[in-house]
Amino acid sequence: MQNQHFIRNFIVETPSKPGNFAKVATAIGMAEGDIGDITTLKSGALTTVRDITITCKSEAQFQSVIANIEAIGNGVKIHAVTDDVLKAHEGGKIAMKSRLDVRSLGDLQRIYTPGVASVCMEIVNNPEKANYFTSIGSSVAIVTDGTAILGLGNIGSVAGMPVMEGKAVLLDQFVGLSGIPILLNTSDPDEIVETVKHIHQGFGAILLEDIGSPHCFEIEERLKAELPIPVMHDDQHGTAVVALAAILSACKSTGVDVKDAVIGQIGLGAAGLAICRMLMAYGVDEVYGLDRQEEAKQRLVNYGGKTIPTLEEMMETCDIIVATTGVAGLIKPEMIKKGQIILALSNPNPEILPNEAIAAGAAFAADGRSVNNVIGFPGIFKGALDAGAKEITYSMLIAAAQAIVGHTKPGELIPNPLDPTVHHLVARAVEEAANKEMNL
Ligand SMILES: NC(=O)C1=CN([C@@H]2O[C@H](COP(=O)(O)OP(=O)(O)OC[C@H]3O[C@@H](n4cnc5c(N)ncnc54)[C@H](O)[C@@H]3O)[C@@H](O)[C@H]2O)C=CC1
Ligand SMILES: CC(=O)C(=O)O
Ligand SMILES: [Mg+2]
Repeated sequence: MQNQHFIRNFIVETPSKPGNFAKVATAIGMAEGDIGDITTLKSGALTTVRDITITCKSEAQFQSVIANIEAIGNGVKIHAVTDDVLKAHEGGKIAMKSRLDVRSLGDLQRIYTPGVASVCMEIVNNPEKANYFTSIGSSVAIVTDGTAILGLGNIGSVAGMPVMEGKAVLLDQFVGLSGIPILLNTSDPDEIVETVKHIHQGFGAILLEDIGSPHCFEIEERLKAELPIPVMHDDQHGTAVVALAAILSACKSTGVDVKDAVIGQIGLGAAGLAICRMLMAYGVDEVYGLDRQEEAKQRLVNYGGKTIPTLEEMMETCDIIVATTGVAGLIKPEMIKKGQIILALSNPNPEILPNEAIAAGAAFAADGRSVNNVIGFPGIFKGALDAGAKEITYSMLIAAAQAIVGHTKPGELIPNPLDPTVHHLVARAVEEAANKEMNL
């Protein structure tokens, strides 16, 4: 796999004299290591110890980084090299926690038996009170069958659990919802639909994640039709919202009306088909799709979209390129046209690195780390649940995209996902759009 990323943390001691850290940074750069976060662990009179996050393309490259740093000498030392990504996952990233303390027998009787029985009966007599007296209304099932985990392919739902836990962390931290991973050991649409139907009543909404195409389309459509709560396949619509937002921001910066732009989508799987559908729903006439599978292209045509036969032709024809193939390095620098906008959204590694695309002449370029559905799905689910919506509609999704654009700084494609305001704004926009629809 090209462009793979390995992340390690280097604990490095340097003499406390100006210029020493610059030597370390140069040594890392000479081995083509990419420096991320730097934390100063100790700043003494004689020496300084820093924790430096370094990304490399291979394990062998880390060995070159180590050799380069060690070659500096003169008191520069590596104390440890740690894998903080693995460390962060030890024991898992989430836990079901109680919101109440049990300190007395009175607490026990209120929280559990016998007190709880009266709450059960409240719900028996008024089923809608379940939303008030339980956590159901703020719980989202994160359902996967493990068939399209990021761009890693069909690695199974247990291997995909770190991704599902990650989504749960984001729901909790950005909008205060509880995400509960549900790992399916079937990818049969009938079985998935039946299973989700049987468990849905414990949740306020269903987030389908990393379910591969084409079965993801049927599963989502059937669940949307058959369940009374919001269902959204995030790889389809969360990604489409964020891609639309990034495209609108890029057009704003370049003074182009998106409806006049020629947009090419490479990869017409879950993410790609939904991006095309979203752009067409937004009113863009010239949306072209490309996929290595005929059936995937046919699906786009069935929705009224157009196709382009080759990658070369697409790169030649389109002003804006979006890629969601899962194939790292698919777009070569020589294919980029001057002034093009390139969104190479595959994770964990993009079709072309943004700096390569910019060096080749692109006006804007981004990868799947920045243009990521994390900007969309927390607020979309929060807004839908706050509105009591039964489904997530196109007008709610477009409202989410517009809220993202409204909060994007001039010259940027997407806001910082760590800015809590963006999730709040998306939630409010989605809630308002839902309310408007429900009151029609
Ligand atoms: N940045 C983001 O927020 C998101 C990124 N993604 C990324 O997008 C990628 C695809 O995800 P999904 O759509 O869920 O997978 P998918 O498996 O449903 O779709 C991939 C599509 O790409 C096509 N494809 C593969 N190689 C190709 C090639 N060389 N030329 C043309 N078409 C090709 C396949 O035939 C398939 O239709 C993954 O890497 C995933 O991480 C997905 C969702 C969100
Ligand atoms: C971000 C995401 O959902 C994916 O890469 O599959
Ligand atoms: Mg995904």
